[in-house]
Amino acid sequence: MKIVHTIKDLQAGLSALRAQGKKVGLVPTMGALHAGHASLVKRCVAENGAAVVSVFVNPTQFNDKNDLEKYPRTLEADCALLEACGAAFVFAPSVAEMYPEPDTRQFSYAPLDTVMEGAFRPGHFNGVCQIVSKLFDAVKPDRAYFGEKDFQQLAIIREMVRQMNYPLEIVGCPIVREEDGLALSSRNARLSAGERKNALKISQTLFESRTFAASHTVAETQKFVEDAIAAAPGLRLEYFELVDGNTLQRIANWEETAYAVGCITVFCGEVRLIDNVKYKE
Ligand SMILES: Nc1ncnc2c1ncn2[C@@H]1O[C@H](COP(=O)(O)OP(=O)(O)OP(=O)(O)O)[C@@H](O)[C@H]1O
Ligand SMILES: CC(C)(CO)[C@@H](O)C(=O)[O-]
Ligand code: BAL
Repeated sequence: MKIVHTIKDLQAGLSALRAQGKKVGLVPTMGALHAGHASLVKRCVAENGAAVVSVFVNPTQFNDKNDLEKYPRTLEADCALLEACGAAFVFAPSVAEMYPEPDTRQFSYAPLDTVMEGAFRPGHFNGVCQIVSKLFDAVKPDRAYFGEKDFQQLAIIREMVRQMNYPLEIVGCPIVREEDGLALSSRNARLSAGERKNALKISQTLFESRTFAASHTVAETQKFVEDAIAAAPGLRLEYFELVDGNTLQRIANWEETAYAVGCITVFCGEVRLIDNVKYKE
């Protein structure tokens, strides 16, 4: 496995691989890697001749300075995990390497990017599209891997690829959870032991709401989740939305879609956690 910090070094290494006829897969990450990332990387290694994993805490997608500053950075441990997963390249650029000048490009995929995370983190998806498009341009991957934990991000990246005609396949990967159900997230590292216990109520509520939904309306299911999180110690609901999994627009009843997803964002202390479940697929 090679660790490279510049686009030039990365492209030199990739040319050598492509000369051997290998396909290249890309897994974009912000580091502080866990088993969720490992599942994406292992799949990428298995489905392509070589896997590039980018590790870059992208400043343009953070609307909250405190969140950016506190974001965990663990490159050495990340490289050990990536080596064990069989990655060919770790691409860990500096901010100056990715943004030699301010990126003034505007990406807008309304209405996909104006709801949920887009509404609560203004500019977030513009920043995500800026960095992901730069990574696609630098790596020119055959396939790129994204987790369904960031459900809205996956939908927006699929739309960006469609509109910009990137010649690559986007592969969405299922959410990896702790044994007790909590969705793995780099931000979990910031939870105290007490907060970690409180956070469990998020996935528990989502799973219970799936059973509840089988015999209740969309509005009742919405209320079920809102009430459960409101009653849970140490949690503050930012939003819970029951949406069509393709359009990300709210649904009013179960019959109107064959693909219903519930997306949630909850503050557990200061830490903002996201999760989602599918009700119909
Ligand atoms: N539990 C998980 N299961 C599957 N994929 C995941 C999981 N957690 C993160 N990913 C995916 O890994 C990629 C990189 O995510 P990222 O580096 O932001 O990690 P993260 O754990 O989502 O961190 P955080 O949400 O705290 O920023 C994204 O495509 C994301 O969806
Ligand atoms: C896709 C991504 C690596 C872009 O910085 C980030 O948004 C993430 O980790 O999900
Ligand atoms: N996992 C999405 C990256 C972010 O929260 O900024």
